[in-house]
Amino acid sequence: MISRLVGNVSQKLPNLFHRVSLMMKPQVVFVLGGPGAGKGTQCSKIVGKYSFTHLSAGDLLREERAREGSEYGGLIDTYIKEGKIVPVEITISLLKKAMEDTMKKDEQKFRFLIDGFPRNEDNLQGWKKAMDDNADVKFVLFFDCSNEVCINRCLERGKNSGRTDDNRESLTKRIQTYLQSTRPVIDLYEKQGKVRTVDASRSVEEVSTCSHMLSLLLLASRFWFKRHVILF
Ligand SMILES: Cc1cn([C@H]2C[C@H](O)[C@@H](COP(=O)(O)OP(=O)(O)OP(=O)(O)O)O2)c(=O)[nH]c1=O
Ligand SMILES: Nc1nc2c(ncn2[C@@H]2O[C@H](COP(=O)(O)OP(=O)(O)O)[C@@H](O)[C@H]2O)c(=O)[nH]1
Ligand SMILES: [Mg+2]
Repeated sequence: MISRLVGNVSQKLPNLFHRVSLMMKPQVVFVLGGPGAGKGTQCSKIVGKYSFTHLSAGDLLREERAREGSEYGGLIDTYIKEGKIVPVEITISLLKKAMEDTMKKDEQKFRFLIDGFPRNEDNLQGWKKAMDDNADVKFVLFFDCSNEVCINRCLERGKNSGRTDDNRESLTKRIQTYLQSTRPVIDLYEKQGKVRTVDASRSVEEVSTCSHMLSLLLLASRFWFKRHVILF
């Protein structure tokens, strides 16, 4: 209806409206927690139950690293092996494109779980600058468990994951990066009352059936409605 209206008007006033288009406004949940806290595992389960699309910033970076002809592949590789945070412009452009592609294919897919992002203050500022007008961050789902649990899970995952950073040396750095850089981001959202904490130290089944988490997501999938942004 709105797009038909804008379409009609833009036909009549081509000079004024020739660059107007409508885009769905993504509704976003940031999913945060230490390495191995279970973000990826639990997001996959949530997607099976509720109308969310799961975007893992880490997976998008790894795909870009593997993409033939990628101008950022080498840089991403170095950062990931070092357990460091990739420059935010790269991560945001991948996230933005993934959201746009998803919504282009299906208008109803405007709810996103963004897993593992924002990782630090720089990520947060980058998001605010590029995305604040284009997406609504509804809350942060925080998977909380001890560093020891995180390390043990990643070492176990490393036996089959083939990931270059699931080894003790990279993990020590990743935990440090998490504590120094990501925890402050979670604290910032906490001050805004936007953090929903889940005890992630339990079994996969127990975490995925946690009623607190399920009721939040159920409400989100029923009561977050489509919104549009008008792009000029
Ligand atoms: C999500 C994200 C990851 N990275 C890099 C650093 C991470 O060590 C690496 C893998 O990310 P993830 O795939 O998110 O790793 P993970 O799911 O095991 O969780 P974590 O570190 O919490 O391990 O990619 C960035 O540089 N920027 C980002 O926004
Ligand atoms: N006990 C337990 N293990 C989990 C849970 N979620 C994931 N795992 C295991 O921990 C490892 C890391 O999980 P993953 O989802 O990749 O964590 P991420 O790094 O936060 O994305 C995997 O090998 C999972 O099998 C959970 O809720 N409880
Ligand atoms: Mg993950």
